Formats: sequence, structure tokens, C-alpha cells
Amino acid sequence: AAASHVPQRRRVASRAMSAEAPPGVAPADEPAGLKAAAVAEMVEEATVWCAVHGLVVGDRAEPRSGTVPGVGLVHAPFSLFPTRFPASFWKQACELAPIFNDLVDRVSLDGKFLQDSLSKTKQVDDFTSRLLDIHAKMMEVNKKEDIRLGLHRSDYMLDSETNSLLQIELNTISSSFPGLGSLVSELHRTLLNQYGKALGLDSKRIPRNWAATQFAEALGRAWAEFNNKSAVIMMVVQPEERNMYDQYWLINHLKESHGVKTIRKTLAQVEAEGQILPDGTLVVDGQTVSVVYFRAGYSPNDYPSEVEWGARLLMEQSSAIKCPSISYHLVGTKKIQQELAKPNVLERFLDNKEDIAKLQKCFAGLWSLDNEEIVKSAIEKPDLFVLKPQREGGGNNIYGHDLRETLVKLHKEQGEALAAYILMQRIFPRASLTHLVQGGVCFEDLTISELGIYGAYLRNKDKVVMNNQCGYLMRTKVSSSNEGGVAAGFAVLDSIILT
Ligand SMILES: Nc1ncnc2c1ncn2[C@@H]1O[C@H](COP(=O)(O)OP(=O)(O)O)[C@@H](O)[C@H]1O
Ligand SMILES: N[C@H](CCC(=O)N[C@@H](CS)C(=O)NCCC(=O)O)C(=O)O
Ligand SMILES: [Mg+2]
Repeated sequence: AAASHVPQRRRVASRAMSAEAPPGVAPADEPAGLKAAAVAEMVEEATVWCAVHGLVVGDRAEPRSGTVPGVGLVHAPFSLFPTRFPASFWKQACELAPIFNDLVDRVSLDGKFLQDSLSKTKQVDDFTSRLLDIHAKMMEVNKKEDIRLGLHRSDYMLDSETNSLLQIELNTISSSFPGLGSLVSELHRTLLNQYGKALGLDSKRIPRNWAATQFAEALGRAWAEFNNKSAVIMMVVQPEERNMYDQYWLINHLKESHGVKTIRKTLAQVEAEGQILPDGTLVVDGQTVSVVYFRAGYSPNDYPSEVEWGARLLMEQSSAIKCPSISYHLVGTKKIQQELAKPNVLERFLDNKEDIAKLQKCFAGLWSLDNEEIVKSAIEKPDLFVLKPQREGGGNNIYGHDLRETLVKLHKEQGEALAAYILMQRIFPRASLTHLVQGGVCFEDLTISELGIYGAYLRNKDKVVMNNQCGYLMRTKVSSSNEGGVAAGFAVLDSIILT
């Protein structure tokens, strides 16, 4: 997001800029304990590090940056230093990963629970309705997914009001940034190895981040379970993808460390080039597909025509391992997040009482709009809530004044439209002053952060081949911005230093 829209954001002099602040921008305060010249030196080191280590994204300014690899790259937006994070909450977040992995798998097997929980949403939300149709078709033919691969990211914020770690959402499709997120941790370790003393920050307190290698490991192990040496992995991508380098990091690890070939295809290409053999094998562009790894297909924008829906159905009907399957995809909807937070629901899927308690401890308030009392208090105090449609990818939530307006309108209509949304308690992380680097320039701003923990789950019939936490993503955004999202342009990539 261009700095211009954030008036209070201040530029910190960087070598790229003359010492005096440009016209119209107040000269930044000296960063805590740091001279502007020292910051400029670190910014230069960091941006060079990004370029030579592939911590890069496509540059909006270059029209071909989302389609032609190697053209129009810019360093990924990042924070100059890691954000402090209490070790106790880090440990709690990591422990939750395998439990959430197990929960997703158990819930995915209860097709009736998924259909029933989403039945009212189905009436008013076409996108979710189409996903449910595909799921229903699989149930009709009793389709079994013996081999199941989940590559999830559970996102949390530290709520300063209650001093607790609360889950924002669980992503079960296209959990992005395992590649770039890992690199930011390495960037910060490198910077603190050199400047840590002056800053009083110990690089060894930055947790190692294996997200990229472990996601590649999970994909490689799934390919092995499919047990066809000539098969490829297929990554389903959007026609334009400025985050392609995050995806290529996984493709590269798969080739270098697992000897597995990956092809990248859009949904339209899958429909045009794909077919299912009599034995169920998915063949695309003449190649047998072992694993379908979705990095698209999570948003209505990915289905501009019936062609894309045809592709989604074709893949679902095949024997390829879908990551995620349609069931895993539905488990990750916000409506299911809200249903699982109801009393006595987790007990239907998990046996271990301690695990159930650990999950419930990180649940924020989550309600359907049937709850009149909550809707009333949300209309009275809209800033204490977030209104969420069943959408992924950032930029879809409703806050504050708009939240009140929407609820008043929906309430008056008393129609089924209420079922398209869930209401969530708004979480208030403590803000801190951060150096953000975008487009080679360093800004100082008040920010809040969101910690995503990656989890990988691989099962073949009764054998759980993998179930672990693998790395993390820290995203930091200006505290005045309601929405988040690096791809959406609101947040920068960060890492954590344990306190
Ligand atoms: N309960 C909440 N409290 C505070 N901020 C929230 C809350 N829920 C979402 N957000 C903000 O909105 C962003 C997007 O919400 P999220 O539920 O992650 O939707 P999406 O699936 O589009 O990423 C989050 O990254 C976070 O910045
Ligand atoms: N362009 C696609 C982006 C895929 C995407 O938006 N994924 C959602 C979960 S569904 C997500 O992880 N959002 C957090 C990352 C952010 O802050 O931008 C990709 O990279 O493959
Ligand atoms: Mg999100």
C-alpha cells in the first residue's frame, strides 16, 4: 500500500534518500537508540539480502510481473526487525498445530455435519453453495479419499484486553507464504548477527522457520504415498500471480530435495487439458497427477465461468490427492469455525479432554446472526466485533460503522441473508513502533501483528504419516488498518523474537 494513504506514517532517512526529510514529510524521530544513518545502512543490507535470497514478489508497476517469472521483481515488504513475542504464547500456538490438524481430518469425515452446518448459508451464498454441491456429489458416490494431505495455517493475535492468544481463523486452502515467511526469519537472524549487540537483541531468540522445507516434505511424502514414480504434483494457480516466488520456493525444494516435478496450471487449463482415466487417474497435459495443491480456488474470483467449476469437479472426482479435498476446504470456512466453537461440538470429533480444552482456550467469541442478543450488542458497540462473510483471501470483512449498517439492514429484512455471515469478537493486540520497508524505503509506524502457525497433516488410510507444526508466518500491519493481508497490500512480512 503506498505510504501516501497513511498520513501519520513517517519516513526514516535511508541511504537512498538525502538526509533531510523530503518536502511534506516530517523528519522521523530518531529510531529508539538508533541513528538514522545506522537504520539506512541496515535497510540497504536487508534489501540487498532480499534480492540475493529470493525474498521477492512481483511489482505491481510491471504489467508482466504476475505472468512472466523473473520480470518485474521487487523485494517483499518486510519489517526491519523481528517483533517481540512472549515465549509462553509461542509454545501454546505451536502445541495447537497437531491438534487442529487432527480436528480438520475428523470433521472432514462427517459429511452430514458439514452439509447441515452450511445448509442455511447455502441458501444465500452462491460460492459456498457450489462448493457444497461438489461435496454432495462426492457423498452420493461415496467417494473415499484414502490419502489425505492438509497444509494449514492457523492465525492468531495476542489480545491485550484479556492477555490471551486468540485464533483469528484456520486456513485449510492456499495457506500462503511458507516460502517467503521462512526467509524473513533468516533475514532477521542475519541482521541481528551483525547488529544485535547494538540493539540488545539476540538472533538466537528468533525461532528457526522450516515452513518451506516442511511443506515441501509433506508434498513429497504425499507423492511417495501415491506410489507412481512418473507422476507429477500439480499446483493450481491464478492466471496472474505476483506471489509466484513463494510458490516457486516449494517447487524448487520438491525438485532439489525430493526429485519430484511440479506443473503449474490454472483452473481453465485443467479443464482444457485434463481427463480422468477409467481407473480414476487424473491426467493433465499428458501427465499423471499424484497431488493437486491448490494455490487458487478459494475465492469466487477464481471461478469466472462454468469452466473453472468443471475443473474443480474433475479433480475432486479423480484419485489424485487433493490438498485440500473439498471436505478439507469446507472445514476451513468461517461458518464451520463458528459452529466448532459451540459448546459440546468439539467433543463429537476429539476424545482427548485436554486437547479440547486447549482448543477452546484460543477461541474468541464467535456467533451466528441468529443470536439476537449478540446482534443487538454489535449494533450498539460495532467496534467490538468483526462481521465476516464466507470468504478467504483478505479484504472481505466488515467493521465499525459499516458493520452496524449491515446488521441493521439484515435485521430489518429478517431474511435468510443473515446466514451468509458470522459475527466475531474483535481482538485488540497491543500496538508497537515498527520500521517497515517497502519499495526500498523505510517507514516508522505504529503496528499490530498476527502470528500464523503452519501445520502439515498426511494420512494414508489408518496410517498418520505426518502430523506436525512446521514453521510460522508473522504479518505486521499499521494499527489503523482493519484488514490485514500482505498480498492485499495492508501488511508486511515479519518474524518473531522470543521474550
Ligand atoms: N476477530 C478479529 N479481530 C481483529 N482483527 C481481525 C479479526 N478477524 C479478522 N481480523 C483482521 O482481518 C484480517 C482478515 O480476516 P480473516 O478472518 O483472516 O479473513 P481472510 O480469510 O480473508 O484472511 C485478519 O488478517 C486480521 O487482520
Ligand atoms: N496469491 C495466493 C494468495 C492465497 C491467499 O490469499 N491465501 C490466504 C488464505 S486463503 C492467505 O494465506 N492469506 C494470508 C497471506 C496474506 O496476508 O496475503 C497465493 O499466494 O497462493
Ligand atoms: Mg486470514
